[in-house]
This record gives sequence, C-alpha cells and structure tokens, in this order.
Amino acid sequence: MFLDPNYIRDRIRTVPDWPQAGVMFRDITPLLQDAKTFRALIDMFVYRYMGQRLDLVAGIDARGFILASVVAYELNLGFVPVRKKGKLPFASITEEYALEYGSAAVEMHADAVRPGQRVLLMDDLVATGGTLLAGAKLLQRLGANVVEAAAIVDLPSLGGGDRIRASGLDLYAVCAFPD
Ligand SMILES: O=P(O)(O)OC[C@H]1O[C@H](OP(=O)(O)OP(=O)(O)O)[C@H](O)[C@@H]1O
Ligand SMILES: Nc1ncnc2[nH]cnc12
Repeated sequence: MFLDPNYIRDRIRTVPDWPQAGVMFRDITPLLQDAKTFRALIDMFVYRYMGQRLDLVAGIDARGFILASVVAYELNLGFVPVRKKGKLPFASITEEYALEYGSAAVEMHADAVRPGQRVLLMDDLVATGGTLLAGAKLLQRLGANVVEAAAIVDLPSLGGGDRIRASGLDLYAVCAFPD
C-alpha cells in the first residue's frame, strides 16, 4: 500500500493561481511533513535504484535537494548540488532555461563530477522540463553519464516529460497530474 503511487499523489496539495493566475501549484509539503508518506516516497526511489550502478546523486535547488540528499545517503553515494545561479563559491558552469512562470539559470561546480561517472539527477516536479534538462546538460558538459532523471510529479499537459525523453534522457516520475 505504501509503495502505491496513488498513496503519494493523494498527499500532494493543489494550490490554484500560485505563484500567479492560471498556475495549479502542486505542493509537496504535506507529503514531506508526514513521516509515513515521506518514508514511502524515499523508499520508492531507493528500491528503484539500489540495484543500479551509480556513482552520485545530483539534486536540483531547492526541492530536489530534499530528495536527492536522502536517496544518496540511503544508496551510500555522494550528493552533488545543482544550484540556482550565483550561489556556488568555486569555479562553476551555467545553463539558462525557461520555466512555466519565468526564466532562470542553474550552476554546478566544475569539479562536481568526473568524466564517465554515472549520475542520477533528481528534482521534485517536471513541468516544462526545462530545469531537469538544464541540470542534465550541466552534468553532460562535465562528461557525466546521466543514468536517469527522477521526480515525484510529472505534469504531462506541460510537455516536460516528452521533452526530456525526446532529448534521449530516461525519466521516472512517481505520479502524474494529467490536467
Ligand atoms: O519543469 P520546469 O518547467 O523546469 O519546472 C520544474 C521546476 O520548477 C520548480 O522549481 P522553481 O523554479 O519554482 O524553484 P524553487 O525550487 O526555488 O521553488 C520545481 O521545483 C522544479 O525545479
Ligand atoms: N505547477 C507547478 N507546481 C509546483 N511546482 C512547479 N514548478 C513549475 N510548475 C509547477
């Protein structure tokens, strides 16, 4: 029961018109706040990846950090942050991208991964797919092999999942909100 995607989906709150009119914001905080659903969620990722050959888990600022660091710890792997622009102290590389509501840029330290390392890339949600694609691009520019992109939620009506798969990157999302 706890590893049923509907159990996860049912604990995501929808907030209409936030942060701007027309956006149905899928809020994962109730899911994280409940000990059982948080553990069930993390376990779904851990069971999926525990048999796979991985070197690192990368997480996207900010909500991807919540997942990726715990999953990395559980899989006995290191964690790498993909940060919003201007936050990293050391030599960094940058990718700009468009969002459902605006534009942004993400960065990684230039020494965050070594060429050939196998990396799982995590974020909370796929809307247009721009954020995960930008994160994957950073990893690929550093020579990493992005084994899969993973998220809690896909919003298929915004086309991000298709965009990610069309780029050649595998995507796993625990659940989807079709409307
Ligand atoms: O698929 P996309 O269209 O790229 O959208 C998904 C991204 O949008 C949200 O983050 P947001 O940029 O709102 O930043 P936050 O984590 O700082 O709230 C979400 O956490 C994803 O990172
Ligand atoms: N609809 C949405 N809900 C939550 N986070 C998002 N990021 C981009 N679109 C979003």
